[in-house]
Amino acid sequence: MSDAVTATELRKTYPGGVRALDGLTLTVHAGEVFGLLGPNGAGKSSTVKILTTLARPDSGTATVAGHDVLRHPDRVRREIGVVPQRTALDPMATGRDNLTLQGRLFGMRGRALHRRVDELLDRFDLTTAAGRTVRGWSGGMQRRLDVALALVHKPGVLFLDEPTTGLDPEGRAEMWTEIGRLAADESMAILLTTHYLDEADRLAGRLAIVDGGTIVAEGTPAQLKGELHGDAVHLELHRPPDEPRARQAISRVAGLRDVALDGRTLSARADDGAAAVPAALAALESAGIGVATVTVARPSLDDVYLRHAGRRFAA
Ligand SMILES: Nc1ncnc2c1ncn2[C@@H]1O[C@H](COP(=O)(O)OP(=O)(O)OP(=O)(O)O)[C@@H](O)[C@H]1O
Repeated sequence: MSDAVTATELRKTYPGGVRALDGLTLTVHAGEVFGLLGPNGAGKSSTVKILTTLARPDSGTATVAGHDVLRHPDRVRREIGVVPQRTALDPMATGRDNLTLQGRLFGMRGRALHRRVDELLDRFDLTTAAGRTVRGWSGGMQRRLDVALALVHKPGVLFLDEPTTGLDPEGRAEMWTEIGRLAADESMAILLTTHYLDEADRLAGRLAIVDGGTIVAEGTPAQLKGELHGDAVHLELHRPPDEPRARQAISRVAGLRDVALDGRTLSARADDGAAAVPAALAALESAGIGVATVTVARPSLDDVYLRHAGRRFAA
């Protein structure tokens, strides 16, 4: 498989000393959806800005579609489609005009452009709304048009920066279907950033968890979850406990490991979660720590994040 995107040791510190990227390295292969998952401020957008030639790293290198982003930004721009975090549509123009203008920016003209615009309107189920100004469209329709715009010139690499943020559940579901279809139908490389665990789990063939400007874990969702053996046990306490006291109590319970405390939530792993719960409840109760709810579940990406970042995923 050829590499559609490579980033090597990217570092970037913004004025004021905020270190957004701290040696981030990743590779996206042609034909795959690669998810960059992390909470707000992790460095996802900074990565996308560098890869799409909108920002320069302080150090490190990156290539997109075989072109160096620093040396040949113009070549990179011709090969990529970008769906930015905030919509780039002209709200006063119709859907069709937005698409046509975008095509012209890429040098497309005449019947070929017309055909491509019709094809995209049809594909994203926007044909009936195409003649109306975008201002009156639903959030989900506008987001679909954002994706259509990014595809007008048939790019080989697509960047989707938090494509479903702000959408209602129905809009998210539609967008997920579209992204899944894009990846399956076209042999396009898609780099998707998201702070939704379920979105990364559902869409990404491979994903990387970003924390503090670097990648802390990488693999397929199944691989990452599979590394965590046994069950995830989550105990929601009545109030944030005295940490040493809670840890001491729980350390007496056989079969619990990887104990993490985050606010009122005490999480641990167990080969047999259901068997460990009664002893955990008894141990906490005898230490005067009240438990409100208990869940035992197969490992989720949230558990993967907790394992690698040391805290729960708070998006
Ligand atoms: N132009 C800027 N000037 C100063 N600091 C910035 C700038 N852009 C981003 N940052 C900071 O750099 C860090 C990484 O931001 P970035 O936008 O890359 O993260 P993110 O993972 O995309 O988060 P979000 O989901 O909020 O976009 C954050 O602490 C952010 O506040």
